[in-house]
Amino acid sequence: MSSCLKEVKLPSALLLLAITGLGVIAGLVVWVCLLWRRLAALKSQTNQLAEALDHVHAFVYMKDSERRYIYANRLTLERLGLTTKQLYGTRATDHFQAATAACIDEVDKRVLTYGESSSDQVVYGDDPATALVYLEVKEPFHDPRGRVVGLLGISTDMTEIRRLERELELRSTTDYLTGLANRRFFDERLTLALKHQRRAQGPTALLLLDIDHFKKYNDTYGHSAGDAVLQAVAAALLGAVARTTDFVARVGGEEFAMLLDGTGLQGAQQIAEAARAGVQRCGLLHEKNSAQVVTISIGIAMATPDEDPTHLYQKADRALYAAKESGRNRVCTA
Ligand SMILES: Nc1nc2c(ncn2[C@@H]2O[C@H](COP(=O)(O)OP(=O)(O)OP(=O)(O)O)[C@@H](O)[C@H]2O)c(=O)[nH]1
Repeated sequence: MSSCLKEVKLPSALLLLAITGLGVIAGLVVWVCLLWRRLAALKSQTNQLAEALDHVHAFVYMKDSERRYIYANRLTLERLGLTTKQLYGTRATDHFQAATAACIDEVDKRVLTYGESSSDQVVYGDDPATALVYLEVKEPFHDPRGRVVGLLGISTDMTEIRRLERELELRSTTDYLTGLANRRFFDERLTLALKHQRRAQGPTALLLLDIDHFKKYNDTYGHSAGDAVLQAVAAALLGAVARTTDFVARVGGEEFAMLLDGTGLQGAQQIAEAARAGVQRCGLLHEKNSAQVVTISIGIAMATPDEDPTHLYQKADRALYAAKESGRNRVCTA
């Protein structure tokens, strides 16, 4: 009876074992399948991300904690002229000039050591004409325990934008014909100089200079010849000032101004006379002017303490008017 029972129990135990084994195997297969699907999904996401980053018009790269490249998008690889295989595992020093690499390394070390984000405008090269300007944003990334294990960098080439900004700034402050400062820029400088004068208590002189009978000149010799006179007068005025703080501008059609910061009345009169004589010496023929050559009239005004720019300008303008009224080609002081 008992042996009969044993005979029955053994196969059922084996069966149970077999079923359990099959269950485990089936479970494992399902688990592997799920894992496989998740890995495939992850891989596809990674590929999509890499594909997207390849279309970004910026240099995107990742480095490990030893500052070795572990990823670079297509633009970065193209700029460096390398394949992923050639780039990965290398450092900035392997690809950039010493000064540039030092600059890159300095920021990378800061990000990796202190876990700080950085956003810097970096200029590569000493010559402003050929230097490259980048906006470089670098972010540290961490492992699950919060340790910095690398950085993600995005560098955008700002060279052209900065060049356009400089050009725009130059255009907004410069007179296109003479290359001197324009009225807007001059007014800014005048306001600043008067503020500075209040603090420093030094003298400030304003000179207004106007070409004599310029309308007649244009009518006689033509507008282009008139333009050339404006350029010649601008050069003569620049020749009359010596200090780097002296500021010359074209503030109207045929009207110029000089701001002489830190110059007293006597010095201002000397410079005004040098400017007047300098223009006359150019010898630009002007048959309708009594001197027979192009000349200028000049009005000088000295700033009083707490002088207002508009008031100072009006004083210099009145002095200029007096110079015109008293015969032109002369200097009058307010
Ligand atoms: N060629 C040229 N002429 C200009 C320019 N801007 C202004 N002018 C001329 O400058 C002349 C100024 O004439 P007015 O203000 O009557 O002065 P003026 O003839 O010099 O007479 P006074 O100042 O009294 O000696 C005008 O004929 C303007 O057309 C410019 O950019 N180029």
